[in-house]
Amino acid sequence: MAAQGGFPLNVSNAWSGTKLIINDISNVEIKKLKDRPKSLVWLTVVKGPTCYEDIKFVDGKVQDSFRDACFHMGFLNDDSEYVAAINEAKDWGSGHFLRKLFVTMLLSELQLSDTELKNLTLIEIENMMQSNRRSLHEFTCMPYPDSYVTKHVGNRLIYDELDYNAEKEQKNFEELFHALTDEQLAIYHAIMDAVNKKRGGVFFLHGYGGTGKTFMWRTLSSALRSQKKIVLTVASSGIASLLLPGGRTAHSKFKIPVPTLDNSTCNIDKDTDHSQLLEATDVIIWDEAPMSHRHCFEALDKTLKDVMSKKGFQNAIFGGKVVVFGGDFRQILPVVPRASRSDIVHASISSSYVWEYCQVLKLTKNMRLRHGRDNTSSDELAKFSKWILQVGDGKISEPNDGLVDIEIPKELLISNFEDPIRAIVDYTYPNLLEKFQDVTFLQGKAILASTIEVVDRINHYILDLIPGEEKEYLSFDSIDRTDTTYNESYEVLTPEFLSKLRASGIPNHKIKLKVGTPIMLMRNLDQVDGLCNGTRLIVTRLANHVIEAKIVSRKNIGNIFYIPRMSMSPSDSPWPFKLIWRQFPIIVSYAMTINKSQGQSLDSVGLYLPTPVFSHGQLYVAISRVKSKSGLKILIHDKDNSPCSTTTNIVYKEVFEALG
Ligand SMILES: Nc1ncnc2c1ncn2[C@@H]1O[C@H](COP(=O)(O)OP(=O)(O)OP(=O)(O)O)[C@@H](O)[C@H]1O
Repeated sequence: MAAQGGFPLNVSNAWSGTKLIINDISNVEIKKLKDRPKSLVWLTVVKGPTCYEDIKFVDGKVQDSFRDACFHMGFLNDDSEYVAAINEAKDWGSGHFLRKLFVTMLLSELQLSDTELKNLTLIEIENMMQSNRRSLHEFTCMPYPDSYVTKHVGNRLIYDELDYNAEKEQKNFEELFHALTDEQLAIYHAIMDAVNKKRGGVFFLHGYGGTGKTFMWRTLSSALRSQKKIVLTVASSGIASLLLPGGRTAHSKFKIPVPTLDNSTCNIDKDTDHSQLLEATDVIIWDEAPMSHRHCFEALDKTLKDVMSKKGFQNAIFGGKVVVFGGDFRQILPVVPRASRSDIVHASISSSYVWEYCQVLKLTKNMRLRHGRDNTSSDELAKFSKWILQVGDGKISEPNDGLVDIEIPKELLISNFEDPIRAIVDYTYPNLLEKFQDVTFLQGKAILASTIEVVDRINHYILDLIPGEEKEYLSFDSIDRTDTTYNESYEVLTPEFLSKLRASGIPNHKIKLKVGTPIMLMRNLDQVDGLCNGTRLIVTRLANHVIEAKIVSRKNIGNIFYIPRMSMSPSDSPWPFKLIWRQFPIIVSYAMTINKSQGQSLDSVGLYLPTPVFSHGQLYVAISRVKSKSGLKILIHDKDNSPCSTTTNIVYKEVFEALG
């Protein structure tokens, strides 16, 4: 606080998963304004080189500097918008990113000492961070609120996991339990027996999409939560975690380091809030496990053994906990850059030592088709679903060991076209020029392709086609040479060169957008609010330093969010130096790569394959995004744009051997 000389909060690396948008904040100061008795708290935020906010609260109202900041950042164009924004700012419930920075406690009527004020402010910041599993403890330069843990919430992480209404959970459980099929019931009992015996157990629940895995997770978690037991529900991807009750990504929940190596452990020290949570946990549910590298499961195993060693479980697999994995081995396996077939298979959970302890449970009945309200006849749906599974199992054009050409059913093909891109766009987005801003029209559609180059071509084509002012955002690039020795050749690393580099997992140097463009987030910004890697949104407004967009997938549909720029670098750099991008963490998603579509549920997919798939499970994932046959069309052509009816399918059958 200014009265005490101030305390700069250096939180420049605290981005991921926090409610405070603090990635680029180089300095946060909380000051008491001495001369104005009723104006107690200012939060001054300095963000990066190009934008800043100076947000002032006086008597609980946002004052003029906020107005100036809004204009400066391009949020607002005129005074009427300002008035509307102020009215909106009174609604603290929604997710305006500026509002999340308003660490104010409307203290105007309270008589507090500087120390009390400082402590209350710190508690407020800590609360925000804890709701996203972060803490001020992570920043050594930061003060910590006095008596925060004991006086306020105990171990917040444990508290949150027990903060379920047991009666409500019991009611949920009863409804779900009575609906279980025989197959599901047997699985439920197998897992609950292990929980009740308290001797641990590792399970793998294998089932293709629609067989009821999520239904099982819901039944198990409500059973356990109604008994006040702790169940941690995680998924390998952000988008899948949104379907789990209380779900998070495994990386954030278990603090798994990136990249995860052979000898990695979770970033959880003994006798911390996190380790106490793991100790108190009864069951861990981990969905989409085949997508994660085996090193992630091994890191969790080592950490749980360490945490549970004081109870004598240092040699028990996963420290003697009940762990239930789930997923489908037909889908895309862990992505290992520049890897061979054996590298990829070797990275899978089934190649890990933890697999030896896994009891495989199988769901085989498609519950989605039984319960679907689709108009397509059930016979046709069953036939379509069987074909998808045969592609996934590699049972078409056998023997299919690895790579094989398969014939696509005629009725799924688009074969009458002159310009293939135009044809796939016309099929997937019919009457686009009339409906290009219609959110319901856009939200369930996507064109899928195997490579980033093809995806970029389609996205540019559509952006050029639709009317409206286009805004171009360029990234700031820089090179981090701290880990490399100087080399003369680095002098050729000009900005022009850097801006042409492409890497998966980071956005393009140049992003072009129009209002109405569908985009996909590439980072987990706020899992509580449903802003995950994979969340789809539609651009509603383009300002100079921020993009306003509306969520259209999964959780919090319709909510508006502001997406800021952030610093990113590829976790596995293909170059001998580390590149850092400062760019919006998004990609345009009229078209997207098949890998990005994993976990998405879509109504209409145009699969465009001028270049075939190149890895296990990609064709299966692409054709299984839709729930009905009428939602899928495939366009394949050769180098001369002549239509083809065959394409490559890749299935590494050795991964299925683990299932017995
Ligand atoms: N026993 C059941 N009784 C009634 N409905 C069920 C049952 N099991 C599953 N369902 C319903 O079937 C549909 C598919 O189930 P669910 O989403 O759990 O499958 P999934 O295996 O998780 O699929 P995906 O991997 O595609 O997410 C859902 O609508 C679910 O509510």
